[in-house]
Amino acid sequence: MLQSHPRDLLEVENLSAGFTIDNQFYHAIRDVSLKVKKREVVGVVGESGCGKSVMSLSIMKLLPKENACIVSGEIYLNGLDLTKKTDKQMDEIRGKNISMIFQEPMTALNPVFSIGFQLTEVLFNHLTISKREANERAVALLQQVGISRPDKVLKEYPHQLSGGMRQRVMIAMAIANHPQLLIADEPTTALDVTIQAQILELLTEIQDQKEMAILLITHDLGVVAELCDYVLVMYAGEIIEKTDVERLFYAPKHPYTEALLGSIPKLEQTRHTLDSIPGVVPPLTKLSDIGCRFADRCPKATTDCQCVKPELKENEPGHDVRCLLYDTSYPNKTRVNT
Ligand SMILES: Nc1ncnc2c1ncn2[C@@H]1O[C@H](COP(=O)(O)OP(=O)(O)OP(=O)(O)O)[C@@H](O)[C@H]1O
Repeated sequence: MLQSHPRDLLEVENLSAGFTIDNQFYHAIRDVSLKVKKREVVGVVGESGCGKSVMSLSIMKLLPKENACIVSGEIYLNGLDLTKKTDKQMDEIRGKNISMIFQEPMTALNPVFSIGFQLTEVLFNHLTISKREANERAVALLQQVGISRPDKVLKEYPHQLSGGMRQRVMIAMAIANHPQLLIADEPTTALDVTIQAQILELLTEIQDQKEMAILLITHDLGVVAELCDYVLVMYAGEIIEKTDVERLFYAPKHPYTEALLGSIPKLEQTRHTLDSIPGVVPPLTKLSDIGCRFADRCPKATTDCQCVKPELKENEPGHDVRCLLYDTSYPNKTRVNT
């Protein structure tokens, strides 16, 4: 009899998803595979438009129904394939087993309800508890996320709070039912630098206390270096490199990763953005399956890179890269971009 192998907390296998635009379907992510182990922090980096949010919304099964869908692949959370779950089953799973926080909490919080109402709703969704107990838990949750006057904040509305406070509330809502996995999509991008540092510290503390895993989507390589155990680099809807954080920073392989690392500002600058690589990620209506998607911007591109699609291959144990430069099937390399 075939034995199924024990799965990691999250296993995504060959996930492809995209959008219908003007009656034509376009892939926004293609063949994305990743694993997140219990208590691990996995970072996903890449420039704007490379598919990070589409990937996380696909995992949560929150892609907009009117024009988006998952076309293929599997998403196993604790061995259960989420792609086979109904909307009702997903409502049970979201918040309880897997939660998400977003870049701009104002879009996730409902402006017409008080913080107390929204936080206790999250508890009622998964627990049978009295109103009084829910209130007590809400107070404790706000304290856990560093809100010093929880009783006052529970009575307030989202617009009355600062950006940092709103993100703390979102984190409280996300951890209310003790999920094993938190997807944090650019959780600090909308905040100023000092508040960013506080929120990241809070996330680290909570991750440690709750023994929770985090899939952290970010533009910020400084955040990756500080928080992550393992990193996936995405470009134009595909994973182009994946490895542990030390190897990514000290021995990157893909020219795109090298360029990202090269774009980190030095000492005097505090923000690390990824905007100094010439050119942009192509829009999904222009993504080609001929050749490497980074070839046009790649300083090391060869003639093969223009016409042969590279596969994501293990280059050394624990280090996968999607680049013909590391593919021994293509030994004759003539540079085209010099
Ligand atoms: N609702 C939508 N309809 C059509 N195309 C979309 C939609 N949402 C995203 N896209 C496209 O899908 C591609 C991937 O977008 P995605 O938001 O996942 O990128 P990202 O890496 O998260 O970028 P950012 O860092 O700016 O959030 C982009 O080309 C984007 O324009």
